[in-house]
Amino acid sequence: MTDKSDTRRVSGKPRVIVTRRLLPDTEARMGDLFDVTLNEQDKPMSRAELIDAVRSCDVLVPTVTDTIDRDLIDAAGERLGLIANFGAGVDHIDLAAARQRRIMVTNTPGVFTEDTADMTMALIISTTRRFSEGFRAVQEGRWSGWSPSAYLGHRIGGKLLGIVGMGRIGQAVAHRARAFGLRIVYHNRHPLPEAVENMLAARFEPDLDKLVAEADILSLNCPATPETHHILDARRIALMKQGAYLVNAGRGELVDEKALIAALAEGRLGGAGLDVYENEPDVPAALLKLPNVIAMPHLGSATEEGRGAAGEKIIANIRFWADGHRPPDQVLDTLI
Ligand SMILES: NC(=O)C1=CN([C@@H]2O[C@H](COP(=O)(O)OP(=O)(O)OC[C@H]3O[C@@H](n4cnc5c(N)ncnc54)[C@H](O)[C@@H]3O)[C@@H](O)[C@H]2O)C=CC1
Ligand SMILES: O=CC(=O)O
Repeated sequence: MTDKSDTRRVSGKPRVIVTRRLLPDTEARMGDLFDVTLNEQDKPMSRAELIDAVRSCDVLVPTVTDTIDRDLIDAAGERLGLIANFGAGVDHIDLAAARQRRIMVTNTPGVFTEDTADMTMALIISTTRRFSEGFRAVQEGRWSGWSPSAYLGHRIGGKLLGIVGMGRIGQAVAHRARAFGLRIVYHNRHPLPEAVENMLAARFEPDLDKLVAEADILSLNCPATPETHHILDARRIALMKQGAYLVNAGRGELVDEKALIAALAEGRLGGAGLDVYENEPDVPAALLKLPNVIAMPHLGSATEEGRGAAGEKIIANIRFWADGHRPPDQVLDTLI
């Protein structure tokens, strides 16, 4: 039987506060459907503004740039019943605290999968083929013409890609990687059904240390949780093959950034392609100085198509919830 104790019905239009600027179509639809306050400035809300927001709305629509921790949830008023996150990752929300206050949390799974997998693949190719070094040389006027021996990278066809986190995005990465001729090994909480493994030509490796040690390219595509914090720590980085590459489009917290910088600076690793960082938006200067690093500003899901679809998901989740139904994308801390 479904526990409906955290669902509720809102009479009239639910009062919704959105913490960042969304796409114009999404904002217009929200304006029609809800009693909504939008963030016209697109500046992340201050702590005081967030506290005011959770005290006065039925639904908060935050993003990854908002810290929704236990103190903020404890400060929420009685009306707050739904945190409808704009984004797939929910590591910035204290899910257990929300559950204890019977505040439901939803996210936007699936709509960013293809875009983030494209970004992961782009980072794999950019690092192994030294695109950032070549681009910087052209941009800075240091390129002196074609050479048989300059900027040589590595062919990815035939190399072993290790994927950590074989969910929606991990599988979409595997699908692309297969087409590029990469061999695929993955680590996940659970092995995939055999038919899916066969379709992706992917092999499950239950021992993460083994996967880290054998991969030519390591891609992190799992969520940030207490269990995955620094899943790639100094010890595991030391296990990586000499000259191996790291790609991270998951979360910065998955990697011990200091240990990664040291390994790159020593020449132990071949390079790193990063979309996410431990303390966003701060990116360590030492990382940016390294020639074999390509650094993106958390752009994995940044397409009009994906962000538009995420807006639709937010609206659907709010409507289901306000009508007293369980929203389609409820996130349960007990299942993450
Ligand atoms: N760079 C970007 O812009 C974006 C980044 N993301 C990140 O990607 C993450 C994954 O997204 P999806 O694939 O949609 O999620 P998902 O829930 O479909 O897949 C996550 C996978 O990670 C696995 N996993 C969880 N804990 C693990 C552990 N300790 N060891 C190994 N595997 C573990 C799960 O079993 C699951 O298969 C998000 O949580 C978010 O942090 C998501 C969208 C955009
Ligand atoms: O990082 C973005 C997300 O959707 O998660």
